Amino acid sequence: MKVNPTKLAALLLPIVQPARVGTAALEHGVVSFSLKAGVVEVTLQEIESVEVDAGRLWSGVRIHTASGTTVVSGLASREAQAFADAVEGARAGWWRTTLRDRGEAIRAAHEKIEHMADPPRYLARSIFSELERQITAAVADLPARWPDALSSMDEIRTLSAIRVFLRDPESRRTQANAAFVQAELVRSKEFFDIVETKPLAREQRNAVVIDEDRNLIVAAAGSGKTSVIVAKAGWLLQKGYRRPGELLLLAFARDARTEMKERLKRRLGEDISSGIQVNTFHELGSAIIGKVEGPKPTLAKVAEDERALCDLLKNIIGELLADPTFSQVMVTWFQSHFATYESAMAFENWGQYWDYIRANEIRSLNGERVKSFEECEIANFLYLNGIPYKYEQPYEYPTATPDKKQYQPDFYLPEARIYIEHFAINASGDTPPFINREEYVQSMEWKRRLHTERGTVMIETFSHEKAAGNLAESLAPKLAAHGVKFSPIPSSEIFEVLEKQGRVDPFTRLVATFLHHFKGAQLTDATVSERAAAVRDGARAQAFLTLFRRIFERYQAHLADEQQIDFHDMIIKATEHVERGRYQSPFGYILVDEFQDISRGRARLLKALLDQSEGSQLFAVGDDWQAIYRFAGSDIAIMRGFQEMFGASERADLGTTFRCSDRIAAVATEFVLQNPAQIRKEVSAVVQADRPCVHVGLPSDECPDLLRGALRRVATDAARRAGDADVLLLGRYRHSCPKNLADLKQEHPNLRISFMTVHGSKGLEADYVVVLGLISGRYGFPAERTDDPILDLVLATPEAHPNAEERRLLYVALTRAKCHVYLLADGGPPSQFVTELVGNGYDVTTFGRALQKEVPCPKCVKGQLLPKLGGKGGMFYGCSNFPFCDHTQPACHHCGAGTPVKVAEGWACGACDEEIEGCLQCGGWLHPKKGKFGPFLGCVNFPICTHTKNLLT
Ligand SMILES: Nc1ncnc2c1ncn2[C@@H]1O[C@H](COP(=O)(O)OP(=O)(O)OP(=O)(O)O)[C@@H](O)[C@H]1O
Repeated sequence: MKVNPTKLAALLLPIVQPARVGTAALEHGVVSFSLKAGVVEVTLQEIESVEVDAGRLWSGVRIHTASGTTVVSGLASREAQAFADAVEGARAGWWRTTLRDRGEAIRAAHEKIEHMADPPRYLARSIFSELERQITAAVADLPARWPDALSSMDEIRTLSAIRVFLRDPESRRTQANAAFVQAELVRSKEFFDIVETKPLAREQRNAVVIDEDRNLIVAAAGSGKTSVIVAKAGWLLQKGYRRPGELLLLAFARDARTEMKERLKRRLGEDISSGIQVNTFHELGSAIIGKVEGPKPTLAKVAEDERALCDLLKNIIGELLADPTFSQVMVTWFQSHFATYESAMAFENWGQYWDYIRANEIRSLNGERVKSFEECEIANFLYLNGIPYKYEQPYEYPTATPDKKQYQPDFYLPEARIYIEHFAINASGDTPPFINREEYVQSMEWKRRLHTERGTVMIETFSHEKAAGNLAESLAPKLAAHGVKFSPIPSSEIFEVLEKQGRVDPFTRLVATFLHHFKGAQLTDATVSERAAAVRDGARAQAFLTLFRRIFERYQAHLADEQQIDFHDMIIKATEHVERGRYQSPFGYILVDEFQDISRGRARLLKALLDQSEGSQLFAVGDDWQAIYRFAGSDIAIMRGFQEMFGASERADLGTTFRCSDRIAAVATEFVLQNPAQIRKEVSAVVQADRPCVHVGLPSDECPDLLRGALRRVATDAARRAGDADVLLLGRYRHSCPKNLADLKQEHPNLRISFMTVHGSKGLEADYVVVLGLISGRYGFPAERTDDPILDLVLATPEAHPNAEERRLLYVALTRAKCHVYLLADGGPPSQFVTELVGNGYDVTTFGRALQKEVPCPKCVKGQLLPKLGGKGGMFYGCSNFPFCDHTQPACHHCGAGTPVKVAEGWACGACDEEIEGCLQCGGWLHPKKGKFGPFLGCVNFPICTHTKNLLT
């Protein structure tokens, strides 16, 4: 059919609507418009609707398609209607034919959607995307709208339902999976009731039946993770989703693997469980290599024996020292890079500065404990150049006065009779912020005057020389100018000399640890070099890498010569075989326990296996609150960023603890969540307690032996319950084990007391837990001992939260207990964890001395005042930074026990609360003293402040 504009329209339209003049024709299922600009064709398939545009003079027809509207206007209205009807009729015909041809596919697609109301299995993303693809294909190319006249056709109703589904398939998937989970929990009820010794809890069942391609189970301590893994494996087999040979269960340690194997055997039966592969990551690696390369690789002795590894590395270092380039860098390392250099200018107070010195154990090659990094470098320079010296020896002429002790220059070179003074002065002549510049400059002047007057030689060195990187270099000519003879230790003797000074072993251990992490994380030289360029003490990092590269090269060559591999190679080589397709993975489902412990290298192997076979699934169970193995290469960021590495996942939480009482769980949860980076989850407990279950023991006169005190409490509580009980004594270190453990066991025959480290207690439980040594200090809890910052080049990115891993370690300790936990601040000043737990409103009780609020040391600021017993039995307070900080002050004169603390109105005793008079001159406080003329009040800051108050007036 063809339509033309009326004569009048043909005349007027070119003027008023120049684009719309023309004719329209419907022929062979195509509408063609002949417009002024040319011919436009629209197929029936493209048309979404046809509309008559009725006007007073003439009418038009609009044809809508997805890409726009085409109009023919200026038609007589009857003609317009007839043309529209013809197009619509032809369109209906096209739809009928199309629906008839594709009816089966559309019906099948619709059935798939209907099945989602009660899906036979969990619609994981991979299954669902295939379904979605098939459904989309069934209705592909159909126009968005069909003729209204066909709306009541069954096929159109089906199509309409498909279209609704395709608008938001993900929400249908969610609904479908919710329906599946509900139904499956009912269908598999009996299985879940008996698969473990105790019927699985609701959330454990949920975690099993949610069956996404990638599943992350975020579990609380004591929530029955192993039960869930056993049940998951059993369920997959029982449902027929997988055959035993398709399942791979991975654990990190051999004992965890053995336990898992035994549990599977007990619960699923020997026949089934023997077909399931249960491995540590290393066993898996070794099996993959064996399969690809033939015989299983030989494991090097050094892989299993850390001592043997260190001996090998030590030999390598010894050999390399014959090379002058290597030995030169080695000498520089021990002379200038023994610790990470921080300028004293960077610290705000003495306390911070001493923390740094203490943490880095700054000790010269000659063995003296020196007061600064820069002094240490000078000492080492002298030592390595064979120049005898004495550190801080009293000056040869007496200088002591009633106010000042004898002058002790930094260094004295007895052969040349020269003194060296190192001055903490930067290029602008400033001192570190915590040193009074004026007084310091005066003391410099005094020293210069003294040496001139006495005719002794003083060589000066300065902090700004270190800042410019030439402290040692600039010292050499100064010494030479005074005739000092240099006898550098020959490179052939360097090793022996360093060994004699006990320097080789710590360095070898550092190299061994670095090597483990370097290989474990599968890092490249380029990556660590890049990191080294970005760290604070870049020169030190570069020097280390120069040494490490050479040592590593020889280590690898040694393994190759011996045709052996180490544990890291097992993972590295296996990953390569999988990635290159040399190994075909039979595993369709991989289940990993303790996923928080995964390292970069292991994660890469896991990912390679998953990527290899389509439809393979991962079930990772972990608790990031219990991630305590960064030092062994674990990277908590992998669990936290699970989806980035493994793809979209479903998360299920196991938040109910069957072990700890609710009051232990609440304290532990609140404590660990102080770190905002931990994954949030709700934790509840099956066991409800009616009183606090976490107790903090603080040393006191009434209870000097906190451990005995805690065990007495445990025994009393245990007697009220079953009578006997397991008691786990947990220490931060192996050396925390009580010396009198045997006596304690004898004293409490009903208690099964054992000691282990917190790390060793992971995965275990006991009725009572006693955590020992919650004190501050280098070997405290949290440990103040830090790893060498060089390891940051190879370890997982450090966490922002202070003491993040130590906090999790205490969380692990707390959550080992079923009934009560005792946290003991025995053997030193209570640690910051203790102060936090006691002072921040946690649900804990205390026994022993009341914890006085921390009082900062007025001298070094960073230390805190600690009560000490004086020679005559009285109390006084000293700084926790002693021997670095020598500040002491008397105890409160009212109670003789507390120390004054600042309160709004002035000063009051922190123990007895009695008011204490303040010093009007310096803001300190006054303490009774006895003078020639009787008692008086003197400022506690004497001799800095000389303010006194006469008591007689
Ligand atoms: N469904 C259950 N009903 C009752 N008790 C259970 C259930 N599941 C596990 N348990 C018990 O909970 C305790 C903790 O289980 P398990 O040691 O497997 O926990 P976990 O998650 O591995 O803990 P952690 O990570 O702290 O070591 C065990 O005593 C176990 O028997």
